[in-house]
Amino acid sequence: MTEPDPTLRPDRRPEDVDRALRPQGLTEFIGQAEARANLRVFIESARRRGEAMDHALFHGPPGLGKTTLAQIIARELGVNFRMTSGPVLAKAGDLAAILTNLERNDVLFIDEIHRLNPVVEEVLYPAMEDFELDLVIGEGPAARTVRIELQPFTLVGATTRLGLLTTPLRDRFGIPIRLQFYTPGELSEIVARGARLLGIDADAQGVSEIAKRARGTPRIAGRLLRRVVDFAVVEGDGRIGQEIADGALTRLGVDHLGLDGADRRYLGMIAENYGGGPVGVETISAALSESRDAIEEVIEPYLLQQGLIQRTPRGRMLAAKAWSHLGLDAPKAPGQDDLFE
Ligand SMILES: Nc1ncnc2c1ncn2[C@@H]1O[C@H](COP(=O)(O)OP(=O)(O)OP(=O)(O)O)[C@@H](O)[C@H]1O
Ligand SMILES: [Mg+2]
Repeated sequence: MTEPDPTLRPDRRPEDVDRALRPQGLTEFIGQAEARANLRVFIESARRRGEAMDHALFHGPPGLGKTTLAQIIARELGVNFRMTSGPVLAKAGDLAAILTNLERNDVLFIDEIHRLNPVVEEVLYPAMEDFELDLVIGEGPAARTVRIELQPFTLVGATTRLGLLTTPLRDRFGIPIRLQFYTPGELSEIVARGARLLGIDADAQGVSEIAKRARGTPRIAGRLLRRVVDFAVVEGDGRIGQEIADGALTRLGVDHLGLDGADRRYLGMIAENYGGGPVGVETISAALSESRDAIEEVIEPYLLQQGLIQRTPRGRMLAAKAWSHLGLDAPKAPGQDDLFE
């Protein structure tokens, strides 16, 4: 099997690949039924009252639609969408400049909000709570604080690491929403819609093959679809069926559970070097030369959701499903023979 294309990782995002497939309204958005139903109510209520919607925080693994939902909220509210991110806001003044430029009830989206500079975060508290900004003008003895009234606005924060948010920041979001992995059925709808938008003929088996192998993630579904289209155009008759999809995905290093090279390296390493664990995340990170963040945010959530690994107080452990997926025999637990004799 060839090394998988790095752009297939859910955390890499050449923006042009994503843009064309992005749903524009809440009705077009597939999956996340509970979040969608609740948001519909909050949006409608804000519209009727002519007020800003309460601040919302989206959390969950990359590529599940946080940015897309934030844009949809703004569109459905009929207000402007302003977008920035935690690491970009280096100084309090950077945030102040954005906040003072917002129009009434606008949506401000802050991606990677867990990476906000603490000084900037301090400015955000009164802005979120009272739509006020306390700015220090000047330095030394001449310094003074001025209070600036802001237009009411909705802050939408997004993070892959809820645990890294400070409590005061977390508490200021009235609408916390955890995004879930998508089911194969939902991903099939997303892939079918994508194929339609790309003007590609795809049958139900072909669509479902891509959906099953998309790691529960719409962004990956979109990427896989584009690659399968390439193979269909060059090596087939331009149409997507099960065979061409399966062949293309296998050549891209995506196995039938949707795991890629990094996922299999992770599982294989714990199996071969640590007898299936438990093994600590720092050790895994060192052994794979992957950052701890990438392991915890990108690799592990899907493996946990699939029941391939377990998190225990002593570290990560392979589940029975992982051993059979790797084609290896799970080691017998000590004493197991006596128990079942
Ligand atoms: N429910 C959905 N239906 C169809 N397409 C979707 C859906 N959710 C997301 N997508 C598509 O998946 C891609 C990734 O979505 P998005 O950028 O919103 O993810 P994200 O959660 O913000 O990711 P990150 O955490 O990496 O910023 C986009 O191309 C978007 O069009
Ligand atoms: Mg995003």
